[in-house]
Order: sequence, then structure tokens, then C-alpha cells
Amino acid sequence: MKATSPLKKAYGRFKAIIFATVVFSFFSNLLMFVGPLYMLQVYDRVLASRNELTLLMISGIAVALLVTYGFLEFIRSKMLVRAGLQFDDMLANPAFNRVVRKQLLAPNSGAHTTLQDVDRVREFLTGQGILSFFDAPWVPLFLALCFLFHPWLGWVATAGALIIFVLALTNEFATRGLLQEAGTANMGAAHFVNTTVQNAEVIRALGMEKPLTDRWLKQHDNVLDAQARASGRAGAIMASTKFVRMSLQIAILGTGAYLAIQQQISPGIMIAASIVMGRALAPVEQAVGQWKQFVAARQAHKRLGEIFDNLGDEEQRMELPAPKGNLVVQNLIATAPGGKAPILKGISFNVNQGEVLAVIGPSGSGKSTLVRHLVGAMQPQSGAVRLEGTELHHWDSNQLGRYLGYMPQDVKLFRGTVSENIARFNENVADKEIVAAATLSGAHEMIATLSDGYDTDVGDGGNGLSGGQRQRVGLARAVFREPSLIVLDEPNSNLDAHGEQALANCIQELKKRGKTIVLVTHKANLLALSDKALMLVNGQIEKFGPTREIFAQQAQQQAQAKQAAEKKKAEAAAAESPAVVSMTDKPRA
Ligand SMILES: Nc1ncnc2c1ncn2[C@@H]1O[C@H](COP(=O)(O)OP(=O)(O)OP(=O)(O)O)[C@@H](O)[C@H]1O
Repeated sequence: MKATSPLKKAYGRFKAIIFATVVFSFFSNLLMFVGPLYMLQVYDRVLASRNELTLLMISGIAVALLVTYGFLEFIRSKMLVRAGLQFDDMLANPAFNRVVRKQLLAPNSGAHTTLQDVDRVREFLTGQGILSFFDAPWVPLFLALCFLFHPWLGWVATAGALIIFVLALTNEFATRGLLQEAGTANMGAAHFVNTTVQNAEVIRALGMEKPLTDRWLKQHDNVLDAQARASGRAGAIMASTKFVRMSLQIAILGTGAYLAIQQQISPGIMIAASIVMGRALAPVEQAVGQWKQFVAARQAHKRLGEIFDNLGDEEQRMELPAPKGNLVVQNLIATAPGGKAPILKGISFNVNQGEVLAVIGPSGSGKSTLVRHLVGAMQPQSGAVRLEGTELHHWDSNQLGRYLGYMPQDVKLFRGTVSENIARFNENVADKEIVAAATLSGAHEMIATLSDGYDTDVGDGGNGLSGGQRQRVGLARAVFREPSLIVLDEPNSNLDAHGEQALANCIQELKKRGKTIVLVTHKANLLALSDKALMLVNGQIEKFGPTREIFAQQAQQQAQAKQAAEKKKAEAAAAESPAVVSMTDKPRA
């Protein structure tokens, strides 16, 4: 049986509150009759009899009922606010989880907008928009009252409600497509800006502002164009609605006055009918006014439905015993997210606990793709990556994270302090654990030189630190609580000699402590620390085995190749020399 998605559960919880709100709406709508009824009594009873006591009494009753009305309205909106908080509470966690997973599966799809979609739906469900929809079912009641006053008044009010409703529908059909187009274009443009400004340095240094602005403006113009067309149509319809609304007031008062002249109704009924019709039209008008928000919320709801349907809840996994660090990769085939051509084409190897594996190979051969699979950041298209015999995606991802250390090629830190980053933002971490990780990675002294030491704010993405400093904090984060498997992708690319030495010491120390290490590197001093080496070429294993053997083999092959080249050169020279001799020996004519 398919599990109910968190979105459906959240809507389900909302249903009970909606039901309660509908009940409240019933009473508060009933109390809306107070105004017209009071008016009726004043006109027809008090003014006719000139009885001040009656006026006082009915005024007292009206005020009491209006206080009740205000109270009910207050409770109704409070309930919706509470429902909104609950809705958010139920969805915030799962939505964040979907953002991370969608980002891994489709990095360019603007996954972060999912959280905005949750806000959009919540705001609609708990705002004025939904209230006007709750009030809509009471429209017939107000119309019925108009009919009770006089059938003609009933017909005028009904015709008015219908015209306004038809205008709302026209608005919907005229603007739906355009608003959708504008919404999609807006998301694309916002995503473009977000990703582009992150490279502000390059934009300024390479003078790319103009071409990039032009590109953004094109997308922005599409948004404005669609919005302007939608607003143009909606504006015309809104203007018609206002005209109809005012004309209806005249129509109902005019009809009432005529009926009063004919003595079919009292002047009190004429005024009361005008108020009642106003009440009947209000929710319809409000719904028209809320249409844009409704459409936006509906689109957000659709997108949320898709993401929650496509990415179900992650299965609750059993807590497994801590892995020792034995890694097995079996026939791993991998493609880029959304891509078809394989980047890794059937990779198999194993690394045992306490071993250091060096991954080498030319640029673009698939080294980073391989190590991303080793830490579960990418899922194999086929084949398996097993830690302690269990496939990575069978581990609970939070549990697995505790046993993995990973340092990507381009280290990004998270906004927070150095110590928070090292502690992976876990709370209740003892200071000594953070210092231990920094000491193990050799970053402790470097951190002490920062303006606020461990409390230094690293800035967005760690931009407040230099590339080398970022890399060293990244290494401390990777070795925090000494995971069983540590994967380092070009860990020395930004390091100075001191940093490189610290890295080499760290690797040696981790190895001593029985940790498994996979590192992508070409540096001879790090290669010398490895037990095994794996050479990737074009997504396939060219060589795999003990590092010494691989390099001995390589040295032998290079020596053979050199010998062969020298031999070829000598042969070529020998072949050329008789010709030279024969030319020089050629007798002059
Ligand atoms: N997200 C992606 N979308 C499409 N192709 C990708 C993606 N990531 C990697 N590739 C492709 O996969 C291949 C391997 O990339 P990868 O980054 O794994 O190589 P690498 O060996 O680590 O290179 P380098 O040494 O330059 O870091 C490259 O051809 C690259 O273009």
C-alpha cells in the first residue's frame, strides 16, 4: 500500500480545522443579519412609533450580537492561524528533505522554491482568501432573504451575484495561462539571478555584467510581459466588476423605492435589502479579489503534489552496527543527474579497513563522480557501493553520515561559525570533540589565528575564509568524530606546504587509527601514503592494485616506452645518415 504523503497528511489535518471554521462561519454569517434586521426594526418600528425605549432595547440586543460576531470572527481567524502553524509544522521537515533530495537528483531545477511553495499554500489556506471561500456557501441564504423581502428584490440580487460570478470565471480563464507562464518564467529568472550573482567576482573581473544583465533582462521581460498581459485583462474585468457592483446598488435601491411607492414593501425593507445584497455579493467579490493568490496557491499546490508524489518518504532503516570501513564497489555504472551517457562504465574494486586508496586519472575521467557515489551523494544507475556489506542506500542516511567523512573538490562551508561547521551543525557537541577534529586535521593552529578563533563567522559558503583555510576547516569537518570511511577529493588543491604537511600527517594518523581513506590526488607525497591506487581513464578502471606495483608497472612501461622511442629515433637517424652522405658525396656537375 502506498504511504500517504506528508502533503496529504497535512491537508488531512487541515480538514478538521476547516470543518470547525465552517461551523464558525455559519454562526458568524447568521450574525451578519443583525445589521439589516436592526435597520428594518429602526425604520419600520422605532421611527413609526417614535418609541425611544424600543430603540434602546433593540440597540442593546444588536450591540450584544455584534460583540458575539466579533468574538466568533476572532476565534475563526485564530483557528486558521493555528492551523497554518500546524500545517507548517507537518510539512517543514519533509519539504526540506525533498529540497535536498531534488537538488541531488536535478541540481538545476530550483529545488529551493519548494519551501516557498509551502508558504504560498499555507498563506492562502490561512488568509483572507480561504475565508471568502467559506463565506461563499452563505450567499444563497442572503439571496433567500432578499426573496423574502420581495421576489423582485431577490431577482435583482441573484442577477447581481451571477454577473459577478461570471466575471470571476472570465477572469480565471482569461488570466490562468498567463499567470502560470509568468510564474514559471519568474522562477527561472530568480534562479538565474541567484546562481549568477554568486559569481559576482568573475562578472566584475571579466566585464560580463552587460551580457549577463541582457540575458537576465530577456527572462525578466518575459515575466513582465506575461504579468502585464494578465494584469491588463484582470484590470478590465475588475473595472467591469466595480461598475456592476455600483449599478447593482442603484438597481436594488431603485427597485426597492419603486416597490415602496407601490406600497408593496416598507422603506425599511428597501434599505435592509440593499445591505443584505451587499453581504451576499461581498464573498463573491472577495473571491474575485483573491483570485491571483488562489491561482498562485493552486500552482504551488500542484508543484508540491508532484515533488511529494515523485519523492516519497525515505524508508525508516534499521540502525546497523557501526561499520569498520570495508568498502566494496560492484560493477558501478553512473550517469550525471538527468543524463543518459554513462560517466562510470562498470567499476569494481574494494578497499579494506585501514587502507588508503588513491584515485588518479586525467581530467574528466570520472574521479569526482566515483567518490560522490562512495559517500552516497549520487545513486548508481546500476551496480552497488557497499559499506560493511550493506548497500549505501540501505543505510539510514543520518546514521550513515556519522560514519562518513567527505571533503568535496570545491569545499563550501555553511553560514555559521568555524566550530559549528566542524561539528556539522550538530547541537550539544563538546568543545573538546571540535578541538580534537581540528587537531587531527592539523587546522587547530590555523584556526587560532582567525579573528575570533573557533567562533569566527565563516560567511556565506565560507567566503570569509581563504581557499586554503576553507579546505582545512573542510578537512576538520570531514574527520569530526573520526568516521570509518573518509573520502577526500583533491584535498590539497589550495594548500600551502604547511597545509600539505598537516594533511599528510592527518592521513597517516587516521590510517593508524584503522580508518579507511579514499583520496583523489596526483601529489607524489600523498600517493606515497596510499596502499592501493586506482587509475580511471574515460570512466573505466585502467589499473587497480597496490600503489607500489602500479607505479613500478608504470615506471617500467614508461622506461620501455622511452627505450622504444630512443630506439626508433636512433633507427630514424641511421636511416637518414646514408642519404646525407650520398648527397654530400654527390659529384659536382
Ligand atoms: N552534473 C553533471 N552533468 C553532466 N555531466 C557531468 C556532470 N558531472 C560530471 N559530468 C561529466 O562527467 C565526466 C566526469 O566528471 P568528473 O567531475 O567526475 O571528472 P574528474 O575525473 O573528477 O575530473 P577533474 O579531475 O577535472 O576534477 C565529465 O565528462 C563531466 O563533464
